[in-house]
Amino acid sequence: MTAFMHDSLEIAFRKSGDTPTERPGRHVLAAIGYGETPVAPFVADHGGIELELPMVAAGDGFTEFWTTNKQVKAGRMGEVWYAHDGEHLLCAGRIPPAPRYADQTEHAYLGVLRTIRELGYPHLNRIWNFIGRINEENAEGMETYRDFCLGRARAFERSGIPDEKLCAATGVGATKDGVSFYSLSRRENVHTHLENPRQVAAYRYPARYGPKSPSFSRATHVRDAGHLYVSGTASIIGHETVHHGLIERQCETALGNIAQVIGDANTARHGLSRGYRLTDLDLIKVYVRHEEHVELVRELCGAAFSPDAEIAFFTVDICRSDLLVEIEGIVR
Ligand SMILES: C=C(O[C@@H]1C=C(C(=O)O)C=C[C@H]1O)C(=O)O
Repeated sequence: MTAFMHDSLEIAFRKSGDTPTERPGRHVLAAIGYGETPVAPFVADHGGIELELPMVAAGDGFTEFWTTNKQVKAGRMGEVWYAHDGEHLLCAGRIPPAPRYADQTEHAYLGVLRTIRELGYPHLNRIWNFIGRINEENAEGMETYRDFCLGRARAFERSGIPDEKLCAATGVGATKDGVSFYSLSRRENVHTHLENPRQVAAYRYPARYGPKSPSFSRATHVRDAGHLYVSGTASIIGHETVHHGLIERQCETALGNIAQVIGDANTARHGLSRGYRLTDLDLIKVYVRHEEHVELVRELCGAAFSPDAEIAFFTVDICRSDLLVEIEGIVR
């Protein structure tokens, strides 16, 4: 099934092995595979970029196709690969396995921030990060996720990007060592970044979660297109993980957090003209720590979201070792 977006960008979920349908006037911006082995981004024959993330998708594997109705230009700037269409820019990169990640992450993010500036798409809309051994310690005994957050925060600080301008993001585990990432940014500043009143802003989490807080907002709204990109959302209230060890309760809390972020009261508070419900969400990704929880989470998500929504499930670690499930999606 193809998911139509209201502007020229279209994101579609497919099974692995499917190729993008050749439709007149559509150009591939990116094909992002979630598969066995990481493949660093490259410019593919279709003219857009391709990459493969080391992720285990439940079912028949998973590829995300981004297409546009405009001509695409793709290339590489330093270690960042990109594809753009005059309106949107996708950047992607990979940090190879390393004993520690802060410096490489800072370098990689500075590369993305330079690329979006120089190509003229400076307004970040959404970022996805896939971090191998996310809950394990690096060579200095710091958890890899915290190590990653440190480098990312430094890059935003050095680029003068204030916390309030941070966009929606996902930061989850991966099945292989190293870090893969991709981002979407736009030419126009049409974004509103949303926080959740039930949660402390991630960039204000207290120091006990790491030397630098995670650099993201809970959701990013794109004004003209009317899209709302919801960050990876888990069972966190305030800044604390709640319902330790209880998958059903954690899943319900994550769903409740999303409902709160996209709902009428919160969108009105952020100046948006309308609010949304869980059944408005599509292109949903659900990250489940333990495979044996996937069926239950599938049932809970099936009941919460629209029967027409695309939902992909992955078995993967999550940024805090006490989190069992995390959910993201797009309202469009
Ligand atoms: C689940 C949380 O954070 C996760 C980590 C993120 C990151 O570091 O970019 C973004 C969203 C989630 O994937 C949270 O802190 O609520």
